[in-house]
Parts: sequence; structure tokens; C-alpha cells
Amino acid sequence: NKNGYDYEKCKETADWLLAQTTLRPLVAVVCGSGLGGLGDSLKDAVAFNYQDIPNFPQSTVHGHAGRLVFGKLKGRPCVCMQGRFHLYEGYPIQKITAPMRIFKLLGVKTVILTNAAGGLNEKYKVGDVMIIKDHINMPGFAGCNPLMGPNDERFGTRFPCMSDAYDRELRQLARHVGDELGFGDFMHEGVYCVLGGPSFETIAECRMLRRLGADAVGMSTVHEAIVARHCGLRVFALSLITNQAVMDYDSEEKANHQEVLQTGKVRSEQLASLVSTMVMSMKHDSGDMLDGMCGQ
Ligand SMILES: O=P(O)(O)O[C@@H]1C[C@H](O)[C@@H](CO)O1
Ligand code: HPA
Repeated sequence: NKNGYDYEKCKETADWLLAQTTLRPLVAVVCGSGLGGLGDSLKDAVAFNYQDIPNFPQSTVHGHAGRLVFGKLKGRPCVCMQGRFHLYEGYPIQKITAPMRIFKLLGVKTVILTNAAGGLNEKYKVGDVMIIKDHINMPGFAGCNPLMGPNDERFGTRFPCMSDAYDRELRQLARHVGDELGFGDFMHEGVYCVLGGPSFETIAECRMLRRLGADAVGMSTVHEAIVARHCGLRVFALSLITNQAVMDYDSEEKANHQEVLQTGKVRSEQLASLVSTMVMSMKHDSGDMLDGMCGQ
């Protein structure tokens, strides 16, 4: 692989991590902008700064701490990325997504991807949570897909299916857990569209994306979901709607990263409850979950 994130390199990182901790997580969580608090709820935590992990990229964005945390969520071993990588940071797309392959080699079965996103659906409000049911991969339309380049069959097939990218059972579990936790009024299910960033969208772009069927727009998650599915990981993803996309030329609203981080703080505890309750309710040994749903 021309970007150097081949099987051996991912294995070297995974083996290094496995030698540092006895925890064997089945679930990995990726924290979106301002959502790093999810990682702070891990018990008996052992944390590694990204700069200390062999071959790991570095976080450069405010609101992405740059720590990999191993610990337990409601008694279940998990690993959590406090800080993810984005295309606009200048990394090759294979590097952004290498952690998914490292997770696979650690023995992880399910990844939970979270992000901050702009709401395009007129029904969505700031602070709402959107379970991702599908995506639109805009950079992919332009030939920027993390699976470009030689395919290593040890990870997965050349042409992976994406119509089932966001696991139906996990979405059902999230709706169930969300209802039990009282998220009813602010939880949706919708389509996430990824752009390259870092500039926020213009009004014309937001209008176009809405017409194309997107409910929320962001700069991450999709690349990770593609690589995770390619190597057989189960994917659940959610967006926190941190701002409303500006659709109107009379609007005085301006998208900004401060608002994104601020909204993250407001929902931080509730999102941590949603994720930890989901993790508690997942069953992995038979490859299936939805066993002993929320609160049982
Ligand atoms: O990592 P995520 O997708 O949560 O980060 C979003 C997209 C940009 O990195 C940033 C914009 O505020 O937040
Ligand atoms: N656009 C793109 N990415 C984002 C946004 C947005 O409005 N909000 C948070 N991440």
C-alpha cells in the first residue's frame, strides 16, 4: 500500500497495544468533535496518547484530545478513540481509517462511530441526535474512497456491499434504548452526507444536499464506516446535530466550530448513557445482539 497502512503495519500497532493491556475489547467507540466525554466514562481506564502508539496518526483538531482509552463500560471491555482524523487535516484517507483495521486486529467486533453534524432536515433542532441509517459519500464520487489501491483479502473483499453498512439490529437497539432513556423528542434516524471540509458548506451546497436526500452533513465517519464494514466489523453510527445548516440567504446564522463544541457539552452525559446502555445490551459470542435489552 503506497500510504504504508498495510496489514503488517496495522498488526504491529495492534500487537503493541495487546501487549500493554489485558483488556480485550469487543466494542470500539470513536468520539466526534466535542464528544470526547464518552471516553471519560470508561472505568478502570488505561489511556495511551496517540504519539506514544506506534504508527498511529496524531490529532490536530480542537475538541479531539488524541488519546486511545481502554476500559469498561457497564462492565464490558471497550476501547475508545478520544479524537479522530479527518481528510482536511491533510492525512491520506488510508491513514484516517487505519484505526478500524487496528480494532479488527485487536479482536473488536462492533464499532460505534459518533460525530458532530449540521442539520439539513428542517425538522431537526440543535441538540437532536440522529441515528445514521445510510450515508452519501461525496468524496467517493470524486474518486476518494479509503479502499482505493491494492486490496488485501486478509481484511476483506475488493467490492464490499454498503447497502447494509449501518447495522439494522443496532439501530433498533438504539431506538429502544433511546426511548427508555427519554430521548423520544429529540432522536431521529436519517442520512449523513460527508464532505471533505474544512470550510463549512455554502447556502447553495446545503440546499443541494437536502434535495439529494441528506438529513445531516459532516466531515467524517463515512470513511471509517466503509473500512470497518470491509473488514467485517459491525457498525453503529450517530450524529449529534450541533448546528442547523444555513439554508436561507436572509439568515444571520454562521456555522462555527465553537458552537459545535458547545452543543457537544450539552448532550455529553446523555450520549454517554445511550452508548453505555447499548454496549451493555450487545451480545457478541453468537455474533448477535439484542439480548437482554435496555434496563434488564
Ligand atoms: O469528528 P467530527 O465529524 O465530529 O467533527 C466535525 C466535523 C469537523 O471536524 C468539525 C466541525 O466543527 O466537527
Ligand atoms: N457542516 C459540516 N460539518 C459539521 C457541521 C456542519 O454544519 N457541524 C458539525 N460538523
